[in-house]
Amino acid sequence: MARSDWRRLDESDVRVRPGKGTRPRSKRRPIHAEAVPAMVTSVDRGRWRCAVESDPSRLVTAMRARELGRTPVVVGDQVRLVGDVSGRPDTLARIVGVEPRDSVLRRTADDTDPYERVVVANAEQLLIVTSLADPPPRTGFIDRCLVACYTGGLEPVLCLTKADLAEPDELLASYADLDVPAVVTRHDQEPTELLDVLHGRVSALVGHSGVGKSTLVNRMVPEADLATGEVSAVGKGRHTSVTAVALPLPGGGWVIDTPGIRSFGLAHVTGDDIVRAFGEFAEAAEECPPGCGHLGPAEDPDCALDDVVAAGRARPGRLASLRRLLASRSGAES
Ligand SMILES: Nc1nc2c(ncn2[C@@H]2O[C@H](COP(=O)(O)OP(=O)(O)OP(=O)(O)O)[C@@H](O)[C@H]2O)c(=O)[nH]1
Ligand SMILES: [Zn+2]
Repeated sequence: MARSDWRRLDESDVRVRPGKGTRPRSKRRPIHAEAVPAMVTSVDRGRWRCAVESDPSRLVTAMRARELGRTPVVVGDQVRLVGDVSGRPDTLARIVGVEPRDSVLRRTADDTDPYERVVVANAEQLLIVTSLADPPPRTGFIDRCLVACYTGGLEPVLCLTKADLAEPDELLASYADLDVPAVVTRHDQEPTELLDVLHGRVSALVGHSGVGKSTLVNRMVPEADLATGEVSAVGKGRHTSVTAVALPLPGGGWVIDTPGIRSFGLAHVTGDDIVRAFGEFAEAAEECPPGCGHLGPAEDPDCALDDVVAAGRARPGRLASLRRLLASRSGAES
């Protein structure tokens, strides 16, 4: 998907401020020739933990430079740092720039904050962790995660846990038409296949409570508890809820755990955004009547997507799956 497709979904975060009639803002920014690149690994109370050159052994704490204004800086962001980047205790670097994002995941709005803010930037894939039993899988949740992937620029991967309790076949079958890769895990076996999928990549992880996400993370990142503890030490005072934290995989790559985030915000997502992720239907959707929700009869009887299937240019299962995703967007959180 082209970057511009999901970029315009970003308007709740990026406030474009009208100029004050002077020169463009960018011209007045200091030039930081000496700035070093870094990846944000956690955020807590106005302090950002960053891995210099994405090297997990070079962690520094940084503050945001005044010149950044309100530009949001979230976990996974690639930033430019100046100042003391030694990472020694009590030192503080400054974030002077944020690179354009390759992907975004936003959390749902809640009682404390009406905006669907970006919580993870630049993750290449989203690992959707679902248990096969105890608790039983929730396909509505999986579908909403898939929509978040297709519209945020991430590749989805299904991670089905607790395979010692139930067979994965039925669940796998309901996603076969979406061609979503899946890995199956159980706690009495090494997660070798999963480690292969995550190796060298930046992957966000999402899952409901009790599905075994912590079990997996602790197994793959031996120092996971330690790293999370470090985050709270950065804050001033009491331990605060950490929204996302990037943990380095011993063999290379990062997993970005999202504790406290059970689903991702889709209020900005339109039906057309989702259809665009389905190449074989994208063109036909242009022929649909204005305002078509693409759900087909009875809601959208003149939807042109049915013609694609009728002409044999798409599998019926693809359209059924696409329509399930379109419907899930407006469905209740599950
Ligand atoms: N049978 C079985 N139980 C598992 C498996 N993986 C985890 N569990 C159990 O499931 C329960 C929940 O596991 P956690 O790893 O704490 O789940 P979580 O998704 O991190 O949940 P929160 O910590 O609440 O966010 C624990 O009692 C685990 O021992 C598995 O593969 N098979
Ligand atoms: Zn349509």
